[in-house]
Amino acid sequence: MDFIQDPTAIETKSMAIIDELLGPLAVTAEERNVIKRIVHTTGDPGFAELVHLHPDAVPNGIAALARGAKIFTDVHMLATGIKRNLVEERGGDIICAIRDSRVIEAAKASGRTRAMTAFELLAPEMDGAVVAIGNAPTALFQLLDAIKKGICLPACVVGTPVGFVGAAESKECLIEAGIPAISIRGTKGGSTIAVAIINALLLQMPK
Ligand SMILES: C/C1=C2N=C(/C=C3N=C(/C(C)=C4\N[C@@](C)([C@@H]5N=C1[C@](C)(CCC(=O)O)[C@H]5CC(=O)O)[C@@](C)(CC(=O)O)[C@@H]4CCC(=O)O)[C@@](C)(CC(=O)O)[C@@H]\3CCC(=O)O)C(C)(C)[C@@H]/2CCC(=O)O
Repeated sequence: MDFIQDPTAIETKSMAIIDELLGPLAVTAEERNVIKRIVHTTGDPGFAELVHLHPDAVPNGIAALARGAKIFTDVHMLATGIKRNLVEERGGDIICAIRDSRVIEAAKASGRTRAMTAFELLAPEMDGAVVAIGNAPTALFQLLDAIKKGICLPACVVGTPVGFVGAAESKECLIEAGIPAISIRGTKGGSTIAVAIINALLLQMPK
């Protein structure tokens, strides 16, 4: 069979196809690159219509990552997909506490999710950071509560939890909060989309 084998050629061709499928969009060049990577990772140009982009989210996210801000994630699947080399070359780190023994014990004792328990523990460290939630609506609700209480204000929140229990609602609350955030309206989302967004921000850091 005849197929493209060169990884750079595959990505270049993919992005050219996506550009054609998307056509013109009323967004900045940097925001367009974020949307393109979401479409790239899902294979679905329809996501372009579901993306919420607060005007400060992409510039804040790129600037924070460039100065080595930490990235907090709800699940390991998301942490694993992030281009760690780009994070670490700026002095940053990726933190996920869902398997922390303190989190596991506290979640068991309270009967609440590990994801939200981890975010409750980490919230005081999230000021000025980049926070990415790709799975757990409860983690997003917890973060919004911490922001409301003045415990932290992240530089950029990527909130794309997926599913039918609290996902759409938590993302609507994120959008309504008016903070620098990137999200996907409705039940669609997932860790792969959050990864695509974070990697799109990392790839646009100034040299
Ligand atoms: C409600 C939850 C959903 N999880 C989904 C999809 C996936 N979850 C995976 C894995 C491995 C994990 N999910 C947990 C975060 C677990 N998932 C939940 C919770 C029950 C509640 C989250 C919430 O509502 O806020 C959550 C448990 C918790 O205490 O937080 C996980 C911790 C489960 C566990 O191991 O106990 C675990 C994360 C482990 C880790 O990172 O260390 C999947 C990879 C499972 C799979 O597909 O094999 C997958 C990842 C999907 C993604 O894109 O992130 C749903 C479908 C999102 C679901 C919510 C949907 C719904 O019920 O409406």
